[in-house]
Amino acid sequence: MTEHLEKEIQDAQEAVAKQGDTVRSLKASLKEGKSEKADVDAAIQKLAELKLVLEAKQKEFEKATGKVSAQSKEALRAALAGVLERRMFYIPSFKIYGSVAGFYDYGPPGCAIKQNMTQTWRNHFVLEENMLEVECPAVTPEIVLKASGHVDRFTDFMVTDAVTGECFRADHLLEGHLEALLEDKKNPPSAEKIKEIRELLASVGELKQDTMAAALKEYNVRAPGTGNDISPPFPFNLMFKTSIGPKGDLVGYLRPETAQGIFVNFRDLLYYNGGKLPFAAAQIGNSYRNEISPRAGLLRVREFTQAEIEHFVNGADKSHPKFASIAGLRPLLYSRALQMGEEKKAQPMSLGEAVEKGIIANETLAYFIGRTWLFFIKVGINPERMRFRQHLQHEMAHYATDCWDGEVETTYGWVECVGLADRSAYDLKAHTSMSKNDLTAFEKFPEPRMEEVVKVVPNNKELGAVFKKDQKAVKEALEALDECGAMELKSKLEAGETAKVATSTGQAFDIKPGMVEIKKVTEKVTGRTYTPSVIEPSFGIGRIMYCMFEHSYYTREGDETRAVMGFKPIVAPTKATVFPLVQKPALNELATKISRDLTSVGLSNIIDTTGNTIGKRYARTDEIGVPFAVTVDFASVDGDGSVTLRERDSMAQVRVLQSEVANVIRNLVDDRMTWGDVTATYPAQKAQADEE
Ligand SMILES: Nc1ncnc2c1ncn2[C@@H]1O[C@H](COP(=O)(O)OP(=O)(O)OP(=O)(O)O)[C@@H](O)[C@H]1O
Repeated sequence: MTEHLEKEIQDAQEAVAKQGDTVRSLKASLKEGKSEKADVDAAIQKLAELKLVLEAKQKEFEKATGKVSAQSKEALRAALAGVLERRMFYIPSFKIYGSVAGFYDYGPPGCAIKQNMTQTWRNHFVLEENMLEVECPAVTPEIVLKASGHVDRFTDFMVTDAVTGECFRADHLLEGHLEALLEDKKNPPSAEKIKEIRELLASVGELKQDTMAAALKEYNVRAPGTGNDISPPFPFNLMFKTSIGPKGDLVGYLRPETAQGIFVNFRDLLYYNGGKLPFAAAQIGNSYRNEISPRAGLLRVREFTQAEIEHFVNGADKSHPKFASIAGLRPLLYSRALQMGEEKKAQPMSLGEAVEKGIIANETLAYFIGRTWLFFIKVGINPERMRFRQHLQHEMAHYATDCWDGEVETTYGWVECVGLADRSAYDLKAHTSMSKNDLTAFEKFPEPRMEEVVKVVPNNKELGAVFKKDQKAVKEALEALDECGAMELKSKLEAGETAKVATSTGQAFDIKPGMVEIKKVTEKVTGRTYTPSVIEPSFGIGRIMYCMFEHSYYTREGDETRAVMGFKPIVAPTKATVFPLVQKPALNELATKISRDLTSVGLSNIIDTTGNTIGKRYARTDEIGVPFAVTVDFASVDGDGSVTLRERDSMAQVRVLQSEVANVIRNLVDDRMTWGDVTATYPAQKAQADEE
């Protein structure tokens, strides 16, 4: 239905581009004296009219579809980038040396927001769930990342421009190319081709080196910008390698995720927790990925802050004691069936129903989806522009049970900001096997049971005679065998074969028949040993911040130049500004006192005595998203001692006693009070004459 509009937008764009060329060439010939100024002016006027037509069409499109057109997206992004850079939310690092892609510095408001965001995360998750927080080094020895699989498999396919050598991520290039083909209005692909492209698009992330090479070739994908040939794809490991110590013989990497620090501490954390499961550990810290083509500001960078949770649970029981508290929530669930077209329309569904119907694998995973949704809303993400997308079967690692990405809609499309995965017992098993340390837990049965168990009884005399000083290590290795390992050994020995057994230091010994007896006996057991499963929510703080910036940005009605960052008070970098209405010592003094009161209740604030008009001062603080402003006037000093308190988004103002104002703002920031409560309690104040 909106196709004709899209076509009209495309035509209007072409007309604008053509007229732009005309203006440029007329200006050039004017310089050479070959055209008249009046012709240039007329062409500029025509260009302005064509731009208005384009804008009107875009608005019509947005109204009809509820979507922001590509051009408006670019305009919004550019306007927002202007505010973010001008107000130093974040800027490219090492700017005076020309910057390095993928690194950003946070300036004062950026730092404050990041701090508020991570503190809110800590309160929402760590505090609420009594999680065990840890802080581990970023420099990680190779063996840890070998065990986790990162050394061998943390790769992306890369291609290079055959002429310039510029590097690109092969999957991104292919995706971009295929999407452009689907959107090509001039040469629309056939229905059959569309189907083929869609299928390929759905599996881009899973292509192997040869199938990726074939797809790039088949679709004649070329280097962006230059149109040059590209190299065949080759794997590129995203980890930054380094060496540890002066001799440089211990290989290390900057961690690509914070999670491994938690896994390697599992045994101590379990002990700290009194041996009880389930429990969750959390870590906030920087991770490093040498991304092939960093882009889109904070969305894909090479150093970023992650906040990760590892919730350890008995794989046989993934229920959650607090599930009922989120079961009624209805975040948008973009299930596998919906993505595969098996279901046509999203059925609004509560998380409780989703677990009941088996759409979400278990209560614990759903619990974290619900809590994550509440966190995103708390920090200012528009819930209508957020969804949880289930991984397709082929996107998941073989060991994973179920994975959902929390995605936020931005001008860059849907952006993954958090990954929630049920990773089964994979990670702890991998570290158990590499470190030869026991990373298991013990489940005590409510009542002892009679069970058939496998008993490993080493023959001490025989072991002593053969292994001498190693006897103890071999005995321990035999006794540490799990049921599977013991039965495997038994069948080899019974067949008269020699079998190898490894000790905790990795030394292997040959075990021969007669050295050990392995038997099944029925005995009273009080519990069992198992490797816990892990459910992992993994958040990228920078990505959430950027999405929150987009969702918070707006301009004042009727004035496109007046930008406002509508931050939620909890994340706002500065909670209040204090203005004396005019420059008078008595007013300045009171403003300073109020500023001190605000500081004493832990509220960041700015006192502005620049003497600018109130309107100008509000405009400046709107741009950094200050939610509340306190204005001190003569009545504050000589009259009833009240001050004006103004709320940023509604611009409504009330009179509050100066002795109360700090606590009122504290309550507003902590969500103990709404602005509605304030307007119902305190008398309204008319806006200052020169305000807007
Ligand atoms: N290069 C990056 N820049 C910024 N944030 C990132 C980056 N890579 C990952 N993150 C953040 O860390 C979170 C967890 O990391 P995870 O390994 O699941 O990401 P990923 O699936 O590899 O991301 P992507 O597919 O976008 O590269 C992501 O949801 C995201 O918020």
